[in-house]
Amino acid sequence: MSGSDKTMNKKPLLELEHISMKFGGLMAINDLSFNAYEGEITALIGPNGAGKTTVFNCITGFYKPTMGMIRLNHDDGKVFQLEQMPDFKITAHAKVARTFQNIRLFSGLTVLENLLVAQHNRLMKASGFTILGLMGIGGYKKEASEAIERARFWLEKADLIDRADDPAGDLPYGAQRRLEIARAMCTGPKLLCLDEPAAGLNPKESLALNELLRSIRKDTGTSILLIEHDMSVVMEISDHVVVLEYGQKISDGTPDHVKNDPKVIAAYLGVDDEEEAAKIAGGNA
Ligand SMILES: Nc1ncnc2c1ncn2[C@@H]1O[C@H](COP(=O)(O)OP(=O)(O)OP(=O)(O)O)[C@@H](O)[C@H]1O
Repeated sequence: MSGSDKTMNKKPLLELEHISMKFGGLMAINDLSFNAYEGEITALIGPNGAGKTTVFNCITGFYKPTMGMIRLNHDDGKVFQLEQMPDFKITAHAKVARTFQNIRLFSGLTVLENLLVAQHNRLMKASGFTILGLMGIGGYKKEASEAIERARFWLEKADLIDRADDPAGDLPYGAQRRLEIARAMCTGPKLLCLDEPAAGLNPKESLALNELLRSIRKDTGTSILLIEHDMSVVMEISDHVVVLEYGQKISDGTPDHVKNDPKVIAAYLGVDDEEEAAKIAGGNA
């Protein structure tokens, strides 16, 4: 049974249908369709320039795809057509959070402050956007104490509680990566998109990242879409892997299915001949 067969009966949280993205004469994504399922970790992999970040940018509203449809299905029945929504609504209403290839923290703010700033929208809404609201009339106080509790929860999960009062910029690189993920989780996302979270991590930091992502899946049920070049991370934690090459999908299924797919091996090793790749796959199985 292929990985795609196994996922047939699951509920898709995210559905991409026939997405294309053209930059001038360059077709960065070409008629791409895939699903990411509820409560799963889906990895999007492929050689450099395959179109992975462009897919993220289309999902999160930074780019509008030239063609195609991106649908997000919440479990309460709400459906969001992401390709028709501005990016701030994709974050606030569809509840899609993301991290970037380059770390984007407020390095002069403390670790805790970074997590509170992430909850600014929720706090302002609770204040009713009025001075009286900010002074504690209405739901602001309750929301503020919940925001601190949420931040504390994610500091524990990300193993950063001892560094809560330190400037974010003083943290080691791997801890900054975990802080970015904790910050995204403080917004209560349904879908968390992580762009190369393991890039530049040492083996110990990489293990800590795997642990954090597994615990997000287990304890919150948040679905994760992950771009990653580190195959040890991909194969270890993903439920489902989608492989791109030159903007097109060349494989889709479980890590085992994809790992042994001659097309994937050919793409990664630069082998043109699929028969040759199949021989390598045979040795790999
Ligand atoms: N804004 C843009 N304008 C023009 N071309 C772009 C733009 N963004 C991406 N591209 C091109 O689209 C193609 C796909 O790029 P993309 O960054 O999505 O690939 P990737 O798979 O994420 O690569 P990497 O693994 O190196 O990050 C590349 O040829 C890239 O140069």
